[in-house]
Amino acid sequence: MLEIENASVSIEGTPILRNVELTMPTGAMIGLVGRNGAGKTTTLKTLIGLLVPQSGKVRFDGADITSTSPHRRAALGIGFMPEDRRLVPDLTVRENILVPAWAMRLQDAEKRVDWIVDLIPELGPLMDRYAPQLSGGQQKLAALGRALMVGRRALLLDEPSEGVAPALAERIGEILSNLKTEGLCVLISESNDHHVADLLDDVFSIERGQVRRLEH
Ligand SMILES: Nc1ncnc2c1ncn2[C@@H]1O[C@H](COP(=O)(O)OP(=O)(O)OP(=O)(O)O)[C@@H](O)[C@H]1O
Repeated sequence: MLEIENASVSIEGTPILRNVELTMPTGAMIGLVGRNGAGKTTTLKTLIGLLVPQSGKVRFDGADITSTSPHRRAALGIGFMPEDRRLVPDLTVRENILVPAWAMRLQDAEKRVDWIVDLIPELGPLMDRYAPQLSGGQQKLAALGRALMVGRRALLLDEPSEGVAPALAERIGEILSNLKTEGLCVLISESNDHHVADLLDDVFSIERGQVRRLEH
């Protein structure tokens, strides 16, 4: 279980998140829905340790990880897919997926790559292509694959369906639904919950840095 407890986050002195309470139970898919600028990315960055709250806590399976570095959180199995994909252009898809494994010296990286390709078969024929040779949608799938290299216990996806064709958004939903049996905590941010509504166990809305749980 990954949780934010009464956290407030400022960026360069400007308050962005206010008293945020968010719980991602193990095995559940949670939505975080809000407009552009509402604070979704800030919330995800707080969960992965790129931002540290001025007050409140982040907990993972009960342990206080508020001051734990992003690298250490990745080692705990918390994976992140940024909205803008951020693939390394000089590397192939396989290498992009392996980058976090190299950084973390994961022993089972090749086995995990096989598991990722089983889950996302579209990546199979793309593995030796360089990132700029892929369409935007293919890059999203590769970024999802890379997040899964790290995200063995928790997966945070920042607007995975943003800017992709409806068919691919549907396919991403299908891939995520196949993850349901893996016992991960998953958080999906969206500007509306249209694409993933059927998958979600719980939905939180975010508006001007304030999070509230919606009836679902
Ligand atoms: N580095 C920064 N410096 C100052 N303000 C920032 C910074 N990063 C984000 N903000 C502000 O924080 C607020 C929340 O931004 P955030 O990126 O979390 O929103 P979002 O819900 O993810 O929206 P989007 O989809 O547009 O990224 C916005 O008002 C934004 O302008």
